[in-house]
Amino acid sequence: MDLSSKVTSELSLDEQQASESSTASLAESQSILGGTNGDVRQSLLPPMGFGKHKPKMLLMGLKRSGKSSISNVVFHKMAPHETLFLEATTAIQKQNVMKFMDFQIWDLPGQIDYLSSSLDSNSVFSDVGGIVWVIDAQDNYLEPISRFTSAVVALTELYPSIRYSVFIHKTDSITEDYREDTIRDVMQKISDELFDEGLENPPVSYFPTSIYDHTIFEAFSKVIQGLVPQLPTYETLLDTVAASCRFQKVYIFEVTSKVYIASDTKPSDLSSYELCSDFINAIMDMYGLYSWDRPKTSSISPMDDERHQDVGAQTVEAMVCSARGNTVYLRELNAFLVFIGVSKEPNFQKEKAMVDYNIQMFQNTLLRVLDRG
Ligand SMILES: Nc1nc2c(ncn2[C@@H]2O[C@H](COP(=O)(O)OP(=O)(O)OP(=O)(O)O)[C@@H](O)[C@H]2O)c(=O)[nH]1
Repeated sequence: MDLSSKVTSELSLDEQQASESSTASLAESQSILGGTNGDVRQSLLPPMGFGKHKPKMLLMGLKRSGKSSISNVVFHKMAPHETLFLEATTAIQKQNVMKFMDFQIWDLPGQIDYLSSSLDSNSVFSDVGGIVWVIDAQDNYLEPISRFTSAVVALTELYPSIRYSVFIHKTDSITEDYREDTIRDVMQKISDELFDEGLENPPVSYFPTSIYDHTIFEAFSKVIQGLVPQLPTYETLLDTVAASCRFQKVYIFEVTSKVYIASDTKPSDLSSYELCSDFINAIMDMYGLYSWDRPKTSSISPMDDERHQDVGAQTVEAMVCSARGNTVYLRELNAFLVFIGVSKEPNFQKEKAMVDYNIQMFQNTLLRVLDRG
């Protein structure tokens, strides 16, 4: 029996999918911290193992397009308005940004042409899983588009496995009417130029983004998911758990960055994302007040079911129920990842024991998948 079918047989609630999007705010909610309160970052559970997979991602684009701002806001909790004071990047900034896997982001200075023959481009582009190309949508975007398409043409031949994500950035500065047209225009121009160069189906995805709202986190989540080799397995597991526990939307979040590495396969729902990321922020803020030093028993093996159950009793668990009947349920998975789900079920609390059991099964299975790398 494979792991996903095992989890299916162990999960026991009936399938029911709520369709409305969640609108609860934390201000109107009542928080219930259950389980053992502790530091999400000091879990007893082992960090995620990604085997030999060590992805690297490049942040590219013209100068002042917003690359360093994105990396600072998403991965270093910088407030968006503080990016106004960032100085120009003059050398490649290499950052190990997410601890849940061996993953690096390189922020490339906008003024250097890394494809020029005078540079050793192999040292930059070898081992690259994905390139995020940032285009300032409030500026004249013809030159950035042509720089991007030239790069794709040059790199496709040498590094055919690289995926490209175009961030049509600073959309907050464009009026709403004009925004859709701009996004469509950028996409059209890029695909026309690539088509003219003989690339009919280039591996390019597009994301309208701004550091002043959640779009940048949503976009980065999707980009990073492209680097997670076991994504289809996680999605299958999350679909099963969402149906069985009557969650409207479920995610696996990386707690330090508000990026989710997998979700169920229902369409993206920005309001659920906002609710979950705000809840994680609140839990992380409470860490200083409620955490305790958990004994270090690093010998715990994800393969050992009985001990796992033991550890499960000591993991961080939190639930918040709003006056409007929305519930957000959070459960620590390992040192850097949490499961989080949004439910609109009025009877969710009554079924919590069953949900706890199901999530425990999900956690056990997930850790086994991670352990296989
Ligand atoms: N309105 C708006 N401004 C942004 C956004 N992202 C970045 N900026 C601004 O854009 C300017 C340039 O940002 P940087 O992050 O320094 O740009 P960069 O691409 O790293 O530039 P180089 O280091 O020269 O390559 C800053 O003033 C940021 O505040 C955004 O989403 N919206």
